[in-house]
Amino acid sequence: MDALLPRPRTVVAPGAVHVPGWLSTEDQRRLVEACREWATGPVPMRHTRLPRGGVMSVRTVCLGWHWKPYAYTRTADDVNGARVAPFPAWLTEWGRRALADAYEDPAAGVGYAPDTALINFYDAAAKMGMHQDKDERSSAPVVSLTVGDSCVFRFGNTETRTRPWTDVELASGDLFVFGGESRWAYHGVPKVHPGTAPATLDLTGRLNLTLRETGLPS
Ligand SMILES: O=C(O)CCC(=O)C(=O)O
Ligand SMILES: [Fe+2]
Repeated sequence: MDALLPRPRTVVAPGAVHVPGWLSTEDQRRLVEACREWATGPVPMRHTRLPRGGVMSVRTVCLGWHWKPYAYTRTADDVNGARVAPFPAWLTEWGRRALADAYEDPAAGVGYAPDTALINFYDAAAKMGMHQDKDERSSAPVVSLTVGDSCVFRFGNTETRTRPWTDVELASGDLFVFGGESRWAYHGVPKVHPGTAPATLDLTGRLNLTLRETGLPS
């Protein structure tokens, strides 16, 4: 839903920026359509199995590189062994534009070369515990895009998974970037707000994409 007053761009921590309503309605629709395709294969979206036997409550599919705890590979050896779908050039462009806009610096996106995207689908009950994105060897920023239901995104600190943290409401179309001093900060999603997706998206649940540079040899 469009807010009566535009929600402002907010610097949550050094290098961590929330840009509400960054994606147009058309771009949100395009992203949902693309995610529907990617969810079907070559590697189907699934609940990631954790080494200790649990499964994540979100469902995930990856582009470029496949992530499973706690490494990137080209093939999804814990799913069907297939090579993941390629990382599309248009998402690289979105990533570069995202950095320029988040950091209000046209140079900030120059040379950004994300080579993996993790696409997480949250149903009404899904959450993500506090963690660092630390399987990448590159310290380039993570670009996070949300479409569908809004959620509470908890952005913490680089030292511990506990407080201090800031709870940010991420709504459909919002951009969140964490780089620089915040690149290795703990973060998580304690709650999704079911039924809050814009009706025009025809989406039940929340999709989040994180674009990252793995730093791995291509
Ligand atoms: O869903 C989100 O907003 C965050 C996802 C996330 O932290 C991750 O995929 O590592
Ligand atoms: Fe993460």
